[in-house]
Amino acid sequence: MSDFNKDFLFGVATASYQVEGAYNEDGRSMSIWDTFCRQDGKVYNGHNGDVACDHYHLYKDDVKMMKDLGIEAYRFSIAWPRIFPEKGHYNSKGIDFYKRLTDELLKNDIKPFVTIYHWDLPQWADDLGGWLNREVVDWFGEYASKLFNELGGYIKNWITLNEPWCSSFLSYFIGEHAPGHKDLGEAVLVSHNLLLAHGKAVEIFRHINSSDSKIGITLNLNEVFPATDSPEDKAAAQIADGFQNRWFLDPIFKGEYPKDMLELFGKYAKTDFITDDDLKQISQKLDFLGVNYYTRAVVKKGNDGILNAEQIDVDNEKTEMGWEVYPESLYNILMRLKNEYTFDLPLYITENGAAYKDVVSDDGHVHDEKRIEFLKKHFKQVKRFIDDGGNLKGYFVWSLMDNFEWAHGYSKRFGIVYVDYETEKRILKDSALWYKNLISTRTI
Ligand SMILES: CO[C@H](O)c1c[n+]2c([nH]1)[C@H](O)[C@@H](O)[C@H](O)[C@H]2CO
Repeated sequence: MSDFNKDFLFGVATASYQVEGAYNEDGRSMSIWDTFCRQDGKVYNGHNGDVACDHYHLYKDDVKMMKDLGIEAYRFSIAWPRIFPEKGHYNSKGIDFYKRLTDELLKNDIKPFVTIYHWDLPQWADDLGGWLNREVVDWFGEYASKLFNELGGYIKNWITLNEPWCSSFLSYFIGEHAPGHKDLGEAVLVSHNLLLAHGKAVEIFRHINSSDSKIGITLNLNEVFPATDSPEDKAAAQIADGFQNRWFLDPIFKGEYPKDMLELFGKYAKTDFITDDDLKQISQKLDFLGVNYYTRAVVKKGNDGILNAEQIDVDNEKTEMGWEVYPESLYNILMRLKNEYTFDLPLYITENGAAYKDVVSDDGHVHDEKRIEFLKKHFKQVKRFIDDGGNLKGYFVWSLMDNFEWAHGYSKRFGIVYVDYETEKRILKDSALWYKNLISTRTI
């Protein structure tokens, strides 16, 4: 008796800006990440996605590699600047790449899962205000509509946004990601426009796509623990949970923003742009929820004057990103979703993985035991959730291959496949062979 039934999907995930390269090929225009990478000090060693893993040209080899590993689904994102390189100007050459990629996947019995937006906003949109300009909702609708019409016959699983928390708070408040603003008021407005755009795409999808097609969103969620039982730390954990999780889960699944966060944000940011009609658009029924999980958070009372919740360093095993390895929180998050938000709605782990100091040994292999252990522990938690009645339909390991890790450039390796960026040679890490075995036995 296997642990994962025949319908469970074992997948891998990537994103356009992180793997494609070909940044100015076949009509693609600049994205905010092309711009951000060219600004001094924003990205490690000035790295950028101009070439990346050259997936744009090497996709056939990459699909064959997935096939050989027994991969059943591939989550990738579409680069908006390939499809609409200028406002209102559709570029059919851009779509053609995704038709080629999707055709190759389907020929190899690999299910495509497409993320419509994984952070590479066209620069023309940002020049017009980007996610700060509510018109972006219509631009996103035009983009999504074109994808559904051109690819909807082949692609049956759609994710509107990858991690709106990152596209808003990490990019407009914390400032670590493009476009690198540091304004809470902007971040709150951006988070709302992102969710409106999500709802717009769902609305359009329901009018265009056949019933065998599914649409959802991917959220990065973590479990927040107070550093101590003190009332101050518990209050900090509540705010951190609201900032990271409930600000997105509540409007999407409950049709309202969390009151505590509205009140807190309201002290520093305008929130009067939120209307009841907006919340209706945001909270339309979904076919699934994608969950990206990497680590938990332990917070104490902070003094930043806004959230006053400061993450502490926990003395426990960590990955190369400094993220604590804490698989139990994956189970806890999934159970919370099931009990409070999604109930029987299908869930996917759309990202889980780890960066480690991977090196090619003298034997030509990459012996990434730590990554195998990381994945094993997290798959066990997912199995636990399924055994407890959870409706988990699949798991996408982040990532298929080493790739451009945003502000960390190419300094962090998340792949189960090693990439030699000098030669673009791919080397299966031991974790890829471990995954191949897991897929074939379906037993953790
Ligand atoms: C706290 O981690 C976030 O949930 C997160 C981690 N990750 C992500 N989101 C993004 O979706 C990927 O593009 C990153 O490459 C990947 C690895 O950093």
